[in-house]
Amino acid sequence: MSEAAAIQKNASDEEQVKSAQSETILYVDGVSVTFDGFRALNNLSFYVEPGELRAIIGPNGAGKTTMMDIITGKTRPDTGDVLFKSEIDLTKLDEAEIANLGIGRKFQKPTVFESHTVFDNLLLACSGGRGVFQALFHRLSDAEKIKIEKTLVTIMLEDKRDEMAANLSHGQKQWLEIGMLLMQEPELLLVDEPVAGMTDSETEETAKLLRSISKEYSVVVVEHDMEFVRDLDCKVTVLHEGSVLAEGRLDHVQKDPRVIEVYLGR
Ligand SMILES: Nc1ncnc2c1ncn2[C@@H]1O[C@H](COP(=O)(O)OP(=O)(O)OP(=O)(O)O)[C@@H](O)[C@H]1O
Repeated sequence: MSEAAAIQKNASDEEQVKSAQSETILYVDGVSVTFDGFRALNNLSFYVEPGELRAIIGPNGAGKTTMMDIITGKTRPDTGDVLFKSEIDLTKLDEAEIANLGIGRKFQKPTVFESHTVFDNLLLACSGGRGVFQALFHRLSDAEKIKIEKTLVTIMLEDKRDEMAANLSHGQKQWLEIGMLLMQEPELLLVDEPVAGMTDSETEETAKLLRSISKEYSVVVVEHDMEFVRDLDCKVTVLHEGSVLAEGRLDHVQKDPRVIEVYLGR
């Protein structure tokens, strides 16, 4: 390639990278991380658009949790870029700063306040740093009331509002915790294996719930349950050995011989 052509190609590559960045809520590019000589993420790159619902699948040890840890500031990458809304460099921020930016993370195990009602759990989640006592006894603003009512409908727990969280089923606790994250109005929601341990009907309802949430927020879901991933009806990223093995609609990646070999065929 001539020098001029090489310069032009570099410029066009840079433009492509800029254009990918400018359309993303999450930009993960060339991320690697090594633990004690073991490469958990290996030049990982993927991009999530604003308002997108994305499923991340892959065999055990593929790097899914490590990827979430990198985005939320729990783990620092050795190399690579992780940008929120195209320009905020998440690798320079700590976990609290990243959460305050509007990136909510839902871990696999629900952590709700068991001895409080569903309503109060949502109230506590929007308390903005007030202590439990102050949060529960301060006068609710109309805006807060509307937000809680709207969230109760979204998470399908309207008729359980006065129920103690301890009395909810496992699936309902997961929905409540998703609701608690929604109270903080995250722009990006990361959800780790939400349907593990759920009944079939709860699993179906959860897919509907995440699809509806993704109309307002960007959502990234890590999950192993293929029926559930099918119900999400979204783009799927398959991770393997710390890199993206395949990406596209589930029907497309399910036919990929490499995906069948390392994951689905097992
Ligand atoms: N802090 C750590 N120290 C050493 N090795 C680690 C650490 N965290 C992760 N690993 C290793 O990195 C690899 C990727 O792990 P990770 O938990 O990200 O995979 P995963 O795709 O989430 O797997 P699973 O589906 O089982 O949850 C694994 O081999 C794991 O043992």
